[in-house]
Amino acid sequence: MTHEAPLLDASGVEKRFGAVVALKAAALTIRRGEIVALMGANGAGKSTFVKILTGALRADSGHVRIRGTERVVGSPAEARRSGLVPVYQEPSLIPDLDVADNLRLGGTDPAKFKAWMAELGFSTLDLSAMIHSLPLATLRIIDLARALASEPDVLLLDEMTAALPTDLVEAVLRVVKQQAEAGRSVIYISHRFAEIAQVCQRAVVLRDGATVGDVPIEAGAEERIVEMMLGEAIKPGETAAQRAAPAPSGTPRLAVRGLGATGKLTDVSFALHPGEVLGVVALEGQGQDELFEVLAGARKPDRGVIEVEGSPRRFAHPADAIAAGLSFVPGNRADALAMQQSVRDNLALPFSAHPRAWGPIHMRREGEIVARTIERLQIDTRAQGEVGRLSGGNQQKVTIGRWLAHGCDTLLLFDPTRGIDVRTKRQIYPLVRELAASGAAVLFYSSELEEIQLACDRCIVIFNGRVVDTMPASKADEPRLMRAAYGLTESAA
Ligand SMILES: Nc1ncnc2c1ncn2[C@@H]1O[C@H](COP(=O)(O)OP(=O)(O)OP(=O)(O)O)[C@@H](O)[C@H]1O
Repeated sequence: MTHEAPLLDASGVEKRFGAVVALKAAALTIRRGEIVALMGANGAGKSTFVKILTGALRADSGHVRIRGTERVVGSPAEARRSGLVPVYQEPSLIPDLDVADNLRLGGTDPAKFKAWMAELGFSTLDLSAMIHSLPLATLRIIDLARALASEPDVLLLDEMTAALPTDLVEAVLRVVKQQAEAGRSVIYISHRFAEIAQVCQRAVVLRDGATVGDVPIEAGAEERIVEMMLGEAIKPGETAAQRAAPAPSGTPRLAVRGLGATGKLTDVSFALHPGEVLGVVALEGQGQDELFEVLAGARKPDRGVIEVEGSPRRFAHPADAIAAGLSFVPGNRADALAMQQSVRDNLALPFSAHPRAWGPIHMRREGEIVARTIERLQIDTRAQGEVGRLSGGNQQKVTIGRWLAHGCDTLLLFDPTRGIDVRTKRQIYPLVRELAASGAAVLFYSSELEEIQLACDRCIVIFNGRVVDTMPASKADEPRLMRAAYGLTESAA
């Protein structure tokens, strides 16, 4: 038992944004060597709390004690000097500079940064690479390595793993544990309980801006925490084994044969029929980013064929893919949202792409559908005037809600539930299934393996740019998916 003062002890923290009460009684204590989860539904106030603790925002009131001394953390630099270093939910890197310049701007020691990148499995990262050319997962790892290079006493990770495939999640969890073994502390925000169970000793639970629990992580904790977070228990989701699989026949909506593109995509083939949800599983950098970019018209393939409804198509521009009925939800929500526009305008975007449908009746129908989507996805609209002011999970709901509202022929979903809380995820899977049941074809890349059984009919596994396995979702348990994703399978599609 130690009598040392906690490294960080915050209580009674309040924060308003105009009429929005983001925090009303947030509290959290962390001691040396502890890993503490900070949990809560989308919009509960987790990111706001982290920003206050790390000097990016000022609290309206409350107490923050660092090593026993009351402090006002006035700026990020001050937080850093006190040993509190965050990795925020969105990459904090300047897109038009290269990695080295970003390091220089933040005063990061390149040698320490490189050592952490190597530890996280990125020993060959080119420091002259432009940030905008790197995939989201790599940017998250750069953010983490940069934070680790400053040797923080308390590392605050805000959904660090949400955009990461399984292999990188493992690397992050290993590093988090090492921090605690070295006597440092970590505040770990995630919607993935499996990760929390692996590394955290306890969870602080926020609900509607107030800390409502501080729970040890032990058997049975998950249900208790979910109930505290939501005020209710949630039903388990329906899995592929529990529902009838569609029997695809006739011309596929989308057929891809021998597709390759400069970079990591070498040879991908599959057929996707109306009414079907086809999962895509891959570890980091196996060609999945390139596959979706090619299908969305954002990257040119250098071999292979794409057919839509049986006719070969070439997409020179995203507009060509959209004209062919392919709607893309990118992994990086910043690429999908008009951040300064309202929730309603963002949800209604596909309607305004069809100006012939304008008129009073369509306007009313549009309004009804948008309102229904907000309700079905429980989008927190307290800051609805500007999407950029919503919490991360609520922004993500808008990116997919847009297509769920409007309907579409072929939907390309790239990790659509990133950062979405457990209850909303369980609401999104049936909505994707409904969309398919109404005739849409859905391609669904997920970095969370359990989603394949919850949302898909079949799945393909990509390794080294090729499809190495294909299976019905009912057989896609995690061990089989992992074996295939690491290339340990002989069968090919
Ligand atoms: N700059 C801002 N202006 C107005 N409202 C804001 C602003 N920043 C956050 N909010 C609001 O504060 C509330 C809490 O948001 P916060 O991002 O802290 O939630 P969160 O728990 O991190 O959610 P998520 O799990 O979705 O990331 C939300 O209602 C959000 O819309």
